[in-house]
Amino acid sequence: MSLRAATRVTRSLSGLLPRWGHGQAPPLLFSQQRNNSTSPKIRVEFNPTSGVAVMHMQSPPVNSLSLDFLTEFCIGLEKLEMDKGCRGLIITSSQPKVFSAGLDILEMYGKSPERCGEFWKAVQEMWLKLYGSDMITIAAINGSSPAGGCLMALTCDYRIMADQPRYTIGLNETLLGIVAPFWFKDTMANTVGHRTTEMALQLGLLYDPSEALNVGLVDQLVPEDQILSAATQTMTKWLAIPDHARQITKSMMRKPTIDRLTSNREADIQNFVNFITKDSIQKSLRAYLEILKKKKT
Ligand SMILES: CCCCC/C=C\C/C=C\C=C\CC(=O)SCCNC(=O)CCNC(=O)[C@H](O)C(C)(C)COP(=O)(O)OP(=O)(O)OC[C@H]1O[C@@H](n2cnc3c(N)ncnc32)[C@H](O)[C@@H]1OP(=O)(O)O
Repeated sequence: MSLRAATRVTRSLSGLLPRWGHGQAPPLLFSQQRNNSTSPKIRVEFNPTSGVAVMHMQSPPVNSLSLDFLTEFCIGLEKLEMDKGCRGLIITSSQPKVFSAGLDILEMYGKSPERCGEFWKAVQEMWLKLYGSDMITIAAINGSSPAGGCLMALTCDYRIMADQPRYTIGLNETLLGIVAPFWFKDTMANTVGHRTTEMALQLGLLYDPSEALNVGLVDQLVPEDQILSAATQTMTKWLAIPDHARQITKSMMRKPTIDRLTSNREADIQNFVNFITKDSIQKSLRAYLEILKKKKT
């Protein structure tokens, strides 16, 4: 059964699920340990001659954005940002078939409000740092990239996707019974326009590469084995533009969107915590996790 079809089953399943109290974790059916490994989740290769860094996301199995992952990602990004020799960043995945599965659902399920708040702050931080980066940022999307994975790609300046029809990309939050926050929505609308975003977000659309190219969600498709060379070629074109002019232009385009979150950060965290700890939302997340597990059997 496809995930999309499986998700439809969530609704009928949810009536069968046991109830549990607000903020109280239901029985743990899922491995909560998967992302606690101490091996680095990000590998950065920096070439001082070209001034370009490649960030490889390597957090098995699907580069989900856990608190640990996001913390490591932001530290890596900050180091590159502070290095005046680094002018460009390519983000890609070392995991087969997946760029990033988006936010780690286990970080949102059965967790205390305090922990959920800490997690959301890290998600905000990742977006603020990447969307506001002075560097040229290119997403080399070599696998599926739903929800938060799509956000991460949208936050870059340019997106190249592997032309593999089984890969999908999109903000599919509504399929999980959750709502894409306003700054996810703003980032997508800034890229593909209001109408496409309105429809995609309501329907939780996941696009295959050609559809994604058609709506402007990605800028270029290439065979998977050429994704890094294509990203490097595009980077060379962008590097030819004087940094200060490009950076001021980027900031002019993105600042109003960034300011909107910056001036509402605490309220946004509170909003997220209130929303995600609701019984009904926890129930949807649980059903979704069960579907992801059952997909294999
Ligand atoms: C009104 C006020 C609004 C305020 C705002 C409030 C709330 C907003 C809240 C949240 C916003 C969230 C955005 C998100 O990013 S939610 C995450 C959405 N992600 C998904 O839906 C992706 C789900 N995964 C997949 O579709 C597939 O896994 C994928 C296509 C990525 C890969 O498929 P593949 O077949 O290769 O791998 P699987 O067998 O499915 O998975 C392997 C393994 O990984 C686990 N897993 C997958 N995705 C996640 C995830 N996102 N988080 C945690 N774990 C994940 C999966 O369960 C398998 O585990 P295991 O069986 O090996 O243990």
